[in-house]
Amino acid sequence: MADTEEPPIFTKYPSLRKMAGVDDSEIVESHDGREVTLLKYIYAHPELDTKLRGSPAAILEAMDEFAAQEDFLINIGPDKAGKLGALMREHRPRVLVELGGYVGYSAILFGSILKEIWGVNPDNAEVEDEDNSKAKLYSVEIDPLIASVAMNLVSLAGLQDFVEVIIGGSAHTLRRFQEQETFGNGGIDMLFLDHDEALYEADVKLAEELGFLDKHGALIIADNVVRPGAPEYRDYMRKNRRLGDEMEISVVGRGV
Ligand SMILES: C[S@@+](CC[C@H](N)C(=O)[O-])C[C@H]1O[C@@H](n2cnc3c(N)ncnc32)[C@H](O)[C@@H]1O
Repeated sequence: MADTEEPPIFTKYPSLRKMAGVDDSEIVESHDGREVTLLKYIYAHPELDTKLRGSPAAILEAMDEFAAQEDFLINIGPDKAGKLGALMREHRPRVLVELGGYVGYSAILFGSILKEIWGVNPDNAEVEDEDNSKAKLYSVEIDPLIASVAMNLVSLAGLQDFVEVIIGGSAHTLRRFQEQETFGNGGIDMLFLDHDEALYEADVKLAEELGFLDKHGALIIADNVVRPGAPEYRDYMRKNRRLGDEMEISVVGRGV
């Protein structure tokens, strides 16, 4: 291999270039057409009809397969999915908001666990509690094309009653939730921050100001707080309980 050629592993896993000292701005890991390629990959899957349709687990598996064999995807991936799934089963949130939905991997995970926890009555899939809050994930994604891939895969997984993909910027959408009284008298049980680390602190403060994080034991989970890092957010949240290294989990809300 000539000195100027880079190792093939870098093409497959661009983030490894960071370890070799390549400038972050030169690394493209998403939003370059691979998301549409993923959609085509899923619909060309030999087990589309026999396994994938209506199966969140099989779709997540196919997405992992694509990420391992075809092109890297910037989603949480199977390890963090396992941790987040366990956390949801323990805390049993009903109303979830994720900022940064990408192609719907975490949305399909969260939606499938909502369905598992709260069950589904075919005549009334929108289970409600005393706050009139439906068991639902609102997945916010700023890029309309990427969000369209997510909408498609959520629907393929059969989770449209439990997941709403919303196209919009995080702060703008949080304000729209308030205008539209999306959460009724209640708030958010679990907020997942996975969009832009530079916005984590401002968006959490906004969600607090809007009164969305007052529920007892509400969870705020932030990904990528160590790499690439969100130091201001971590400082701000330090007063809250912290668990884990890669993902920062804070329990907030009145009386906690
Ligand atoms: C790391 S990905 C999310 C991965 C996803 N949570 C998963 O694990 O499947 C980050 C996403 O946030 C989106 N994004 C960036 N800034 C945003 C903003 N201000 N509001 C909403 N989405 C944003 C990007 O377009 C990108 O798709």
